[in-house]
Amino acid sequence: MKILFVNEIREADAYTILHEPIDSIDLMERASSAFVSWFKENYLVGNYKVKIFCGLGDNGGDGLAIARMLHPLGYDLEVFVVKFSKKISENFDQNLYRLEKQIPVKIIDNESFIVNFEKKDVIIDALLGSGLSRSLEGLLKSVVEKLNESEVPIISVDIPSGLFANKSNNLSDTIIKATHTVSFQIPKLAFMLPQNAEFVGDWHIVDIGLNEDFIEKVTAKFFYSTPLEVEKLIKPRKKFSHKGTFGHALLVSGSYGMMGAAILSARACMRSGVGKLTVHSIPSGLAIMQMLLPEAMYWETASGESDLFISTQYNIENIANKFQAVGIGPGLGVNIKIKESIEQLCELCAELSIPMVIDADALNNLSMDENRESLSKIPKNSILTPHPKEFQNLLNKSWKDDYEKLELLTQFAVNQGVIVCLKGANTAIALPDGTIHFNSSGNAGMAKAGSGDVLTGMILALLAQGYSPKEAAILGVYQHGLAGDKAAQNRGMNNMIASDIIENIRF
Ligand SMILES: NC(=O)C1=CN([C@@H]2O[C@H](COP(=O)(O)OP(=O)(O)OC[C@H]3O[C@@H](n4cnc5c(N)ncnc54)[C@H](O)[C@@H]3O)[C@@H](O)[C@H]2O)[C@H](O)CC1
Ligand SMILES: [K+]
Repeated sequence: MKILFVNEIREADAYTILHEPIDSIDLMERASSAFVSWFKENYLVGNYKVKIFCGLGDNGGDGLAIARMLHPLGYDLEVFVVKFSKKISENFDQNLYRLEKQIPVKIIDNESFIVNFEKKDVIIDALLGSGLSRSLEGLLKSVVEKLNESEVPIISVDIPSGLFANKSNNLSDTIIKATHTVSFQIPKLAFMLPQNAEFVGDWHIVDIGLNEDFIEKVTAKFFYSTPLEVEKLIKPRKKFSHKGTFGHALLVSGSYGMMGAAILSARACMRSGVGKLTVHSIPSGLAIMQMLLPEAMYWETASGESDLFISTQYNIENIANKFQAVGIGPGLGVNIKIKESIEQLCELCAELSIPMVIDADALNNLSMDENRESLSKIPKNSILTPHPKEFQNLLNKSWKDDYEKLELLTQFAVNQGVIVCLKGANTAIALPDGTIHFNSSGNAGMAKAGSGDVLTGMILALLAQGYSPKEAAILGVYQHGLAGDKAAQNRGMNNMIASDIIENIRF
């Protein structure tokens, strides 16, 4: 699903009005009715007193139309119009006329207004939508502050009032803190970013029938991967297949005291459809792996180098025609000799065109040099799975806000010619073509040690089965999140551990 910028949404709006054709006021009617469908399912009539706060533009117009539609359903309603300017939109004007035939509207035109909130209240925020042009001040700011202090649920229409849809707010800005945001057809970039979580709340998309041909033609930079889109990527297992059909994966992982990372990664790999898996790790890890995961084969590093992961055993003979994909990183440790092993494997994979997924300590090792020259060893189209700290390490710099983070992410993926899955809520998957795909699954219960190791194993399995790196990244991240969601359902977010994610992998 495409994430469009405000000007593109406006164009989609205008195109729909012209080509469907439909009057602008009727498109607003459709949008408001879509909001009402969501609202009446989630805030049952009789249980709530609804207070609707409307601005003077089309977002305010939506609020008035919503009030008119909720009234005959039996909702206890109070409608407030905040007169923050002299300018009103035509659709607002018309909807005010329509509503006032049914119920009276209260005007808020100065900062000394008082609204008393009760426990049963729910607020609908229709002050400002995508038309926001500057930070809130004066009357609007004071209304939003009072709504935020009310301690009752706030449902924002299209976007929380005061939040920019596709650029950063100032830290000091006053913005509605919504419980839910019900947005029209197209998700906004702001919803994807951690810095906006406290304003957006849970967000939902409702369809308002904007012209699909128009949306199809827009070249988007940002995408939101919906479950339906991602599930289409899954390749069915053919009847006449054998383990060779599904590839042989090589996982380079683990060190003394960190064999758990290798086991989690390896088990997740075997649970994600791969034909065969070989784990390459330290001699003292052999018994652990063979006992805990008898399905995997073990290739031990040469002994004698204490228990550090050091391998100088990579050559064409033992890699070419043997492995269809290589995963490297979880639990390796950081050390100059480990770095050399990683570089050697990267160079070999580049030469043999074996797809790679590179994670955790492999990334930390490759970030070791002051000038980051090791990064040039990473084969093109590799999948990198850093968490934010590891990504800062790769860049050797930080970012001032989430928008700058996305810019740096795009630049890195394009310049290095790699796929970067920047992990977090709505993991951002940056492709070498300059696009970013946000993931739609997962939960905060996954923010625990071992979750990342599981993801590496899953992506490795998909690469070995012949999924393209783009497919493996998008599908792997999604299925990882989905398994995490099922684990949270079964065990609870606080209580689930990375092994529970593995137990819930199913696709
Ligand atoms: N295609 C769609 O998705 C549809 C969207 N609808 C709704 O329309 C709004 C956008 O409406 P618009 O009139 O363009 O803007 P706003 O209502 O957000 O703002 C009105 C007006 O206010 C002024 N303004 C902006 N920022 C400030 C500020 N900080 N202080 C004071 N005044 C400000 C500015 O002049 C704005 O133009 C969209 O979100 C949807 O809710 C349609 O209903 C259906 C189609
Ligand atoms: K709003």
